Amino acid sequence: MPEHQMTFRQFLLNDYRHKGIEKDLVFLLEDIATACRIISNHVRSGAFSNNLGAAKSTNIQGETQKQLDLIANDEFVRHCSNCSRVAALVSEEVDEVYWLKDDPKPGDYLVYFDPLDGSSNLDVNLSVGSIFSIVQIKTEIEAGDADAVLRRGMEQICAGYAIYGPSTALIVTTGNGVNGFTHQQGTGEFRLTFPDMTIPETTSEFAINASRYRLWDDSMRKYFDDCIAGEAGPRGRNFNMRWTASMVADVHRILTRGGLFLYPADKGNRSEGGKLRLMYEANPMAFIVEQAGGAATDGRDRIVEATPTSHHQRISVVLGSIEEVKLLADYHAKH
Ligand SMILES: O=P(O)(O)OC[C@H]1O[C@](O)(COP(=O)(O)O)[C@@H](O)[C@@H]1O
Ligand SMILES: [Mg+2]
Ligand SMILES: [Mg+2]
Repeated sequence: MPEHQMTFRQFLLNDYRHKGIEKDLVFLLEDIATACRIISNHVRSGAFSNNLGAAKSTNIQGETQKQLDLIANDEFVRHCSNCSRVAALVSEEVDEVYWLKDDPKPGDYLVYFDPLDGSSNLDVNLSVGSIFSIVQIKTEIEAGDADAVLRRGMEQICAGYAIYGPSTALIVTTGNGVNGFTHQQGTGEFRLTFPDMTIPETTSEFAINASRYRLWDDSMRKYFDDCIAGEAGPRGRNFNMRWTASMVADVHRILTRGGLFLYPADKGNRSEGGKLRLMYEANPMAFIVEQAGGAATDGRDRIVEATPTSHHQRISVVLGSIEEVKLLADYHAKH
């Protein structure tokens, strides 16, 4: 990897000088990068360090937690706590909001994160990731007031994910487009390898857990049927399907070559609002996808416009190449 490829720190300092991001955000993002580097090592040495397998606890979602879910959660808490302007943390793996400051101030940060995404892939050595989102407090809030962290996605000032796949990469937006950095073995640096990532407007590839077909709405089934009908069907072209069971891995593929990712609310999960969580999965991915020229909706409306009612709430997710997201909304409207 050419040494001239900018490091994450150099890139952020450039954003600080020329795009007005705050110096404390630069430091916080560096701390998050450190947490992801450490989590990457834990994931890669899973089998040797006995980190694989389930922990003896469940989270508020009722999911049995993996040991690495907890280890990753602790790394995020430890590194985000370094920043004196982080007022509170919201984690998939912890029921309550973590208040780090007794007197949060306007200008302080709220950090939302899914410490380990795609946990079901851990024991089978497939790609997993971490997702994070940062919001800046604008008004006076009370420490301990859980409603104070219920911010809409459009208030995010930064979002990103790390993917722990064949290589480890960190993809970030601070509202100035999307850039990707690959972890360089040896130096431990994240170096700019995917500048200005952009999602193609059209695609012939989608990702959905098709085993839930029987549970989908008619419009969702119609969309799926028309795609897999291929050239002879109403879409007039063949479609390819992928499903990695890790939102991070599916979204990273879409940022790299286009596509559509879907996890619709269905008869099996509608009572909970869907499968994926708004604050630390859907919102950060929606911000990243929109910044890369794609679209992200709940099937109809922009995810970042959703008004949250709880910090672990779930939402229907449709994101990726803009033409396909629009078309799916038409299917919903028509069928
Ligand atoms: O098990 P399914 O239905 O394929 O769902 C997979 C989806 O669930 C998730 O694993 C949920 O995330 P967590 O692993 O963080 O709980 C997503 O990453 C993925 O898109
Ligand atoms: Mg997740
Ligand atoms: Mg998770």
